[in-house]
Amino acid sequence: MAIERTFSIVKPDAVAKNVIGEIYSRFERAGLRIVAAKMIHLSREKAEGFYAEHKERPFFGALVDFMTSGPVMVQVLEGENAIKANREIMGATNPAEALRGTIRADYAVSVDENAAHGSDSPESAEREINYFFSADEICPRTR
Ligand SMILES: Nc1ncnc2c1ncn2[C@@H]1O[C@H](COP(=O)(O)OP(=O)(O)OP(=O)(O)O)[C@@H](O)[C@H]1O
Repeated sequence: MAIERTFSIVKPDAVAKNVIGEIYSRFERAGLRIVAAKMIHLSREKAEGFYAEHKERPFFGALVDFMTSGPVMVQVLEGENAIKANREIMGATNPAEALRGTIRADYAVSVDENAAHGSDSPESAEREINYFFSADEICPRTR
């Protein structure tokens, strides 16, 4: 498997809990490198664009309220099978179903405040990375 990149968000609930470092350590322990990162406070427009695929879902308004409720960390993770590896360490969308030891099991409280986001396919990873980062903000490959 070639080295791959994925996009990740530490959501406002996890930033408020002061566990950015804990979550970054989990990425690193799983063999993922943080090759770009920044803290931002999403505007409604930016959050709505990011979750455009969920526009018609009943929880869309609440999701945008939550994602704009405080700062988030956005990052690009690089490693072997990075998309799947990151989804595994995040755990299921609903923390009640997330395996023990995953980020969502340990730090999230509910499906709407679920601590982290990770791209679910190479196509979403590319779209999401480009939605938040310009090429010159991402470290060139080091390996
Ligand atoms: N039933 C729901 N009620 C409230 N919020 C939901 C619900 N389903 C999903 N969400 C919110 O919308 C986000 C995107 O949903 P999606 O189905 O894409 O899950 P995901 O891919 O696991 O999560 P993410 O895209 O954040 O990584 C979820 O992370 C969650 O915050």
